[in-house]
Amino acid sequence: MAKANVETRHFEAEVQQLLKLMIHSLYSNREIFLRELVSNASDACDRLRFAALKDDTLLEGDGELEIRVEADKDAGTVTVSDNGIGMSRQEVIDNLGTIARSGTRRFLDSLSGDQKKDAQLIGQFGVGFYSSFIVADQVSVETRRADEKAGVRWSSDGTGSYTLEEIERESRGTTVTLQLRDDAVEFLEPARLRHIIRRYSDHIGLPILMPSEKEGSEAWEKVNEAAALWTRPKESLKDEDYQGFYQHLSHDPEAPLAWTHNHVEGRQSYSLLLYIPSRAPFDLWDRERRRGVRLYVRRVFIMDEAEQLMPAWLRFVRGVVDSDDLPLNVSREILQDNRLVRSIRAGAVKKVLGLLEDMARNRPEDYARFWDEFGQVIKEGPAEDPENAERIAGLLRFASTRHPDGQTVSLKDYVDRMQPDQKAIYYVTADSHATALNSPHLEAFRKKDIEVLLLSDRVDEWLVAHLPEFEGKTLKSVAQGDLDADEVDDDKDAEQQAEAHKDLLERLNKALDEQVKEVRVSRRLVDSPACLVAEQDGISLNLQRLLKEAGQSVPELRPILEVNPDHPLLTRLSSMDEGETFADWARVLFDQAVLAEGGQLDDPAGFVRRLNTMLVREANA
Ligand SMILES: Nc1ncnc2c1ncn2[C@@H]1O[C@H](COP(=O)(O)OP(=O)(O)OP(=O)(O)O)[C@@H](O)[C@H]1O
Repeated sequence: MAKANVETRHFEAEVQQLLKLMIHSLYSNREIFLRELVSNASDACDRLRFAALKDDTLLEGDGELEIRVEADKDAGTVTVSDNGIGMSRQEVIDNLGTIARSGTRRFLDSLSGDQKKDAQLIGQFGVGFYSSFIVADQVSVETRRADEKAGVRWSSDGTGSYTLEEIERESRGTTVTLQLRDDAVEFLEPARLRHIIRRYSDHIGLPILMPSEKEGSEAWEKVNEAAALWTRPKESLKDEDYQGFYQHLSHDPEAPLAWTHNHVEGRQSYSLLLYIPSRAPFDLWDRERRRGVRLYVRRVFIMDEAEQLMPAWLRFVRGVVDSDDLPLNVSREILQDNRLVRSIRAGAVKKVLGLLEDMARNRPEDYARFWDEFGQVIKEGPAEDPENAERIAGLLRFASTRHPDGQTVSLKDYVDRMQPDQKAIYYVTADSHATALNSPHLEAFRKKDIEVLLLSDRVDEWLVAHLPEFEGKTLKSVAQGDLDADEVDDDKDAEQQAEAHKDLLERLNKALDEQVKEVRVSRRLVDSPACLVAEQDGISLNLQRLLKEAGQSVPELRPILEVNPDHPLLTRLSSMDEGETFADWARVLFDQAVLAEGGQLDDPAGFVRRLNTMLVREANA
């Protein structure tokens, strides 16, 4: 090769940062470099196999995809090669000179600057190709893309720049050669390499070959199991196998919380291996982001992020679906509306439901962790998946007046604790936990020792709108419509009170005509002077606020103001003549009720002015 061909380029700044960090941090877990290289080789083979479905000339007559690992003691090198898709010159520049991969970016973002801690982090993340420099002081990559003639050699000592040159390369695919550092010669031992491959890469579905150990033999031997992990019988797999595969799949540094592995036979056959991660991704809220599940057809990788295989309310589930029945040339468009896909998805959802139910029953601590991470997404379920609403409802957890700290109460717990004559499951919605917990609407319920669920997640309004009942018990807001006999303060007879305070109510109705639909005597209040109530069939005040915030137009629904005539403020009001002072007090009463709901005042300055006038008058009295 003419040296004139050699081009020197600089790494992106972050790559330099990363490389420096890796080279200077020694740590116990550096053997992961091999896992990373084998994982890349396996991905490259998967991609070739997929591309060859459309154009089998890409295989160039060599369809036996495999990975070879070899140590050369004399040269001090370890080589990992594959006959996968390979890389073009531009791809080499893009992939091996920048930080393309989101996992590595996240890793960099999480660096603390403390070398010891950061070194541990690298071990957990595994930072892909660049981890070669943990054990090597010179790395070369020779590669030829399956549909190109010329090959490329990339070469670097990991200190800021790399060189590129065109090469002739007969075989398609990629060869990575590591010139080991003096302190990493242990990786020249074939036994050590075999051990690492079995430990981290046994689940890879391709053969990983190493030169035979037999004296004088030229043959290559398969080192790993080489059957895609999900195709293997459950009995033959250990937790470590599942965890290793999860890492390969997700690059999540944490072990998964749970998994379910099934081979389904019947009208159609497929395998499922689905994982619940331990931690929510940062973009969990994005309903479009379903990176979840990989689709294979008869062991051939078809696509990542097959969003049709999981509903949005399970978008955090990761894993593999391998169908025996879908066509190999299946596209995203076909997946959109395919009977087989619908039935696989239904089956997958049932398996995940079963997994979560089992975790809730038998591993309550893990379930609590799961709920903290993913509960809000599960709450989208009943609306989205009416067919499974009852089972999803069983998985829900809420805070309640009895257990206000954290979301731990299931609907089943609630129902089991209901008062003998209690008919409904009561809840209050608010935009914060404190607002819910201190809502005046709870007063009568507290007095009668009726538990109320405290709902303050944004999704809760959406949830209760689609969950009318659980085990035959209606879910009912404490802040909407009239209350039933079992819910009210028995000491109060509303009709009698309404009659007794007719005059006051009339005057309040007149004073607050613009603000409220009606002023009436409350049976909910014990200590507070007033509260707002929405109509039974209308939308709740909290939801009205949420919709407004989201920029949606909401019909102007005026609330009902309920007052507690026994409260001293009301007593005082009833003895007051109509006039400016009465109007101010009435308005303050209303504004307070809005505030207690967590609402926004239309005219906050007016509220302050009126309140101050009242206070000054009191002070001077
Ligand atoms: N053996 C290979 N054959 C073909 N392309 C490769 C090979 N090794 C690496 N690459 C390319 O280089 C890119 C960067 O590799 P790196 O290991 O740094 O991250 P990654 O494998 O992309 O991470 P992830 O596994 O999260 O996708 C890969 O995405 C791939 O496009």
